[in-house]
Amino acid sequence: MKKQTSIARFFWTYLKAYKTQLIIIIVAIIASTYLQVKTPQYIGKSMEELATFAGTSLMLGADKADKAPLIEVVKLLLMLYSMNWIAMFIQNILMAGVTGKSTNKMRISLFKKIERMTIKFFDSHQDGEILSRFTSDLDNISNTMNQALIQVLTNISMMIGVLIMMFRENAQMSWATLALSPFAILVAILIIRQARKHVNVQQDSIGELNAYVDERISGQKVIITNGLEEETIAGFDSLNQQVKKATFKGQVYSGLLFPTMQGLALFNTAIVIFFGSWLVLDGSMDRAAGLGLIVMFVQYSQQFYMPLTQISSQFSMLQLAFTGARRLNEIFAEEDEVERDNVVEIEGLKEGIELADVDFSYVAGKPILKNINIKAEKGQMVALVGPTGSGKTTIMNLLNRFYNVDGGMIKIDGTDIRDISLPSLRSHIGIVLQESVLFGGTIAENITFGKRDASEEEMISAAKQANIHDFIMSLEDGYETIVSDENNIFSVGQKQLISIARTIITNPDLLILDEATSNVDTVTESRIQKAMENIIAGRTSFVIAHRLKTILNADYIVVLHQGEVIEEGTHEELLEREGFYAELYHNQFVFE
Ligand SMILES: Nc1ncnc2c1ncn2[C@@H]1O[C@H](COP(=O)(O)OP(=O)(O)OP(=O)(O)O)[C@@H](O)[C@H]1O
Repeated sequence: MKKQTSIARFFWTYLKAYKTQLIIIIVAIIASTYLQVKTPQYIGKSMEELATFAGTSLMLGADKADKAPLIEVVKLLLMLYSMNWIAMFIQNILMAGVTGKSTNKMRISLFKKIERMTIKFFDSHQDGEILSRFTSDLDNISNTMNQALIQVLTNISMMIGVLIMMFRENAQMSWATLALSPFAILVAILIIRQARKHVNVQQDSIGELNAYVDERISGQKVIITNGLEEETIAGFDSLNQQVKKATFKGQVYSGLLFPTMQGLALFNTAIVIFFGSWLVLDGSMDRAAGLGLIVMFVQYSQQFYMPLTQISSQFSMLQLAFTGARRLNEIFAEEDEVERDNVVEIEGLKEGIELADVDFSYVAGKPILKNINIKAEKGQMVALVGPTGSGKTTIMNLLNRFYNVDGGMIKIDGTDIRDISLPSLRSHIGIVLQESVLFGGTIAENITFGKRDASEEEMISAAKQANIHDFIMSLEDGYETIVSDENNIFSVGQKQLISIARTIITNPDLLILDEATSNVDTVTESRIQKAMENIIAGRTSFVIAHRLKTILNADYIVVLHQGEVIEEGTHEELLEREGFYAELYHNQFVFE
């Protein structure tokens, strides 16, 4: 029940701005139902007038017979048709507008929500899975609103209209017509429940399938080089089977509704005939009048069950939209980045940054960092080294508040970073990740990403400090060269140099650098090294060091092992200790 209310609330959130349009749509639906119910009467009347006219024509001749009543009724009929057309036109045009605008709002809110989400959310959801909420879920909602909603409302209004007409004619026969409706509703609810279960599974499986396809497309090179094409297809097949099964079951249950309701409608017609005949035979009704009543109620019975049957047939579409709403709601229910009350803004880094007794785990009960104490004075460079999985990147994640510490605290100039506003904190931190990301657009746009109002001189100076200016100038379009998936002309090293330029231009007080380790030739490596020296100079920095040269430049080295600091000091001090670091160093290891 809670789910249903939250789905209703979801739709109301996006539809309430269009109350006026919705009221006009409902009025137009009621009007067109009334007109449709009324039309048969006028058709009958026109037949009657036609017969009268034909009769008098034969007797008096066509010139003398009075055409006026026939023309009058035909005119009325035409008017009814035109009014019905106008009412339907209004419904459809307004509904198209409401659907377009409200789903557009949903799309915008969804994207805004995703932009506010924590890194934890992205770490725990696959890209394709998130993307399918934008594609299939939003499409389902939009299609249903456009195609099924008016029909469902028309059918409901039709049922109400038929009910009123039936009870005005004869209450006893009306109850007989409704005899099976509680049962029909119960059966419908049972089938709908099953269908909903499978449609939910279907949409979730489609999300999983999208995630799989997305992941495999980005990893296509690894798949080809390892000859994993067949295995990848097999993986796809198994997920696709899951989608197929759930879709089939969902369709079977949704499809079951229509024939079941139709069967019940026919059965109910038999009840009406039986009950009417009983009234006549019982003598409580005149035979001729009784016969007329039976014929009338057989029609009413069909008119009453027809909309019920049609609503059922539109049900699978409605179900997809409800499931879409549920899946969008899941995203909206996710936690945003949480800020403490009374957070402060900082001007910059004045004294230094300190990790004091920091504990952290991604998953409760599995500690990743244990009692970490690291201090970087303003202007110092701290290098983090240690084997893979030792917690280096996790420390970077905490410094930037991608995650919050579980125990202890991280302080900037003595202030807990949780008491500093996130935009303020992050505006003073520059980060260069190991895997550099370039966005679609020009190189210039990529470099000025963090400072849109940067001048051309600032941009070129940043590119020069990052050692990438000459390469950019060697390209035909220079800084205007388009970066895109199709125009993937940059090497890993070049991408990292562009990201370094992007960070330099923001002139951050605190730098977080993750050195690129692989796929870099020695020339690019020394260019990256030089660029890193340029960016580090005069700044406070945390560097995940993979190269010996970087370590030599560090003011302070922290050696991590299984989430703990096992050694710390300068390069010379650590060598003298002849411990873990010295061993790594002597082995000339590239730490990863
Ligand atoms: N999002 C996450 N959820 C759960 N566990 C995670 C997550 N990210 C990392 N871990 C785990 O935390 C531990 C530390 O990972 P981290 O990335 O900090 O190591 P690292 O020292 O940077 O390694 P590398 O040098 O390979 O990048 C690892 O055991 C890893 O499996």
